[in-house]
Amino acid sequence: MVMKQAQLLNGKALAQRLQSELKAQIQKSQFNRLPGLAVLMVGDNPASAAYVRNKERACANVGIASFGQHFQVEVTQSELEQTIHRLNQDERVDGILVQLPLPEHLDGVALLHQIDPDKDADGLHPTNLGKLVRGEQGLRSCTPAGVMRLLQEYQIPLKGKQAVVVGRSILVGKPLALMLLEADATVTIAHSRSQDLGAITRSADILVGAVGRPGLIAADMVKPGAVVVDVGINRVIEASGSSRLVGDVDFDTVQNVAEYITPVPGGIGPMTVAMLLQNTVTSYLQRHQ
Ligand SMILES: Nc1nc(=O)c2c([nH]1)NC[C@@H]1CN(c3ccc(C(=O)N[C@@H](CCC(=O)O)C(=O)O)cc3)C=[N+]21
Repeated sequence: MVMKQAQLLNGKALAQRLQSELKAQIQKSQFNRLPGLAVLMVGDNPASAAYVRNKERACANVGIASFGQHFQVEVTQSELEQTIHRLNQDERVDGILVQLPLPEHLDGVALLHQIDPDKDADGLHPTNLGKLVRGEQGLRSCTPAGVMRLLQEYQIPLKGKQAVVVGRSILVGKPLALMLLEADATVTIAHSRSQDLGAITRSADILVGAVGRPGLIAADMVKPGAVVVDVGINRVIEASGSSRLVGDVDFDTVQNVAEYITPVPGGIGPMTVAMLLQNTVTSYLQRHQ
């Protein structure tokens, strides 16, 4: 039997286009300064360092100034809070992001509370999450916003459809479920404790894997014709010793069942970065109104 392969939802291509649009938008804005983004990173987690480099490179490409700071792992909570307060006041800074995860001794939630909600490029401040719950305008979390933007680009119908989000994190699962609900999908949030996960995921017209476990979503958990979005970013070590990036979806088998599928890499990762830049530019434009 010849199986039809799913069509790729190409996040990398869309992210590149969005970045050129942002670049053009910044060039024609003609304010007396560029937009500015401050990424705060603590310690030397190699994955985080790579993400931060990606973000700063993307900023440079579109014309956003970087005010990032890299702290030693020994930095104190109060040093970080002071830095955030200073960036809140800094007229050149439109967006502030604290790269997660943080070392054990730091309280990330307390730090998020200190960020000016109008500069919350990550959309993780309680004010912005609260606005999302209420359906009010506000800065939206980057990864879930990237998922929604990619689905929109491929004109995936959401209204009245069954959407299942596997994962309930504050970074992805919860806000994404709210955004899908806002788009009139019928939303189920499943997670690591859900009983008979396969029965739940097989009901999904739109299935999102956002747990961070390689291969969690296997082909027998997917309804034929479903749209499968893979938010997982897992680095796995091959038998050869080299490392490879994989998502939560068993891509090779699921692509024979799904109608659409996002690849890893090249799917939601680049969309996350594009939404971060977009939030920064939105905040920049609002600051000049
Ligand atoms: N406050 C905060 N905000 C975040 O948005 C945030 C965070 N902390 N901590 C870590 C996660 C992870 N994350 C990614 C962003 C881009 C790629 C990305 O660009 N990935 C590329 C390639 C990456 C590679 O090859 O290493 C891709 O999937 O094609 C991946 C992961 C943002 N995160």
